[in-house]
Amino acid sequence: MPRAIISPSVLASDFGQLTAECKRMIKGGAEWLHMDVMDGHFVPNITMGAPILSCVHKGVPGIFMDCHMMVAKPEQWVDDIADAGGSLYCFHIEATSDPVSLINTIHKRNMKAGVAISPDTPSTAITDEIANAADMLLVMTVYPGRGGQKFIERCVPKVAELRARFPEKDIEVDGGVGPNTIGICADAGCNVIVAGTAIFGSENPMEVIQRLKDTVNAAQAQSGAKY
Ligand SMILES: O=C(CO)[C@@H](O)[C@H](O)COP(=O)(O)O
Repeated sequence: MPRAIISPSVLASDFGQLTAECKRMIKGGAEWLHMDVMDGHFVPNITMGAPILSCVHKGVPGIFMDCHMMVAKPEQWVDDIADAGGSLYCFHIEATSDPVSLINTIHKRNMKAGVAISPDTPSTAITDEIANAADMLLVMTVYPGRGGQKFIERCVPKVAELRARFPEKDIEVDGGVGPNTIGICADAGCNVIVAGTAIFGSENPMEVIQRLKDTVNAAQAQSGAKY
């Protein structure tokens, strides 16, 4: 089942607009909110933390918040994000020495666990043990740190490698994804699509959301996908 999910942190300078836009996109066909949490250490940028996530959660009741933790100490924020209403806690494998324990901690707080890899990290960093414990794998198609960057095509084979190893797992792509780049991601086997600029910069965001989902649906139908 493909999921088009929106990345509203590009609107974080206007909180009222952020919540209103999230509601509009969810009504318009997006399934999840992808919340980019950046701490100024793992990446140079700082975005938002648990207090803002909590506000969004209250402002968009029942929403599934996919929290992408671009933080140097992912172990530190599990409780705060769970208390703020996080649904999925996705940490970077580059930031922890014990991913499986972290996944277990996340599960104990009733969140799903995601494992992200940055562009220079090979797909083999996600071992079978890690992938089997996780609920979702995230292949970054830009260097983490900000929206609006150019899609890095050389990351796409990692999606295909992970899909071959884990035919049923949710595999998310994030960074520079839009109508012009979704095709190769879909063919490689992604089923969770994050898009910020492509949606919020469009005059017709709903059409973009639909196009992203249709592209993944078509690729799944063609490949007889199990995901
Ligand atoms: O995590 C990140 C970047 O660090 C992404 O979630 C981007 O924020 C998505 O925005 P676009 O690349 O689609 O503009």
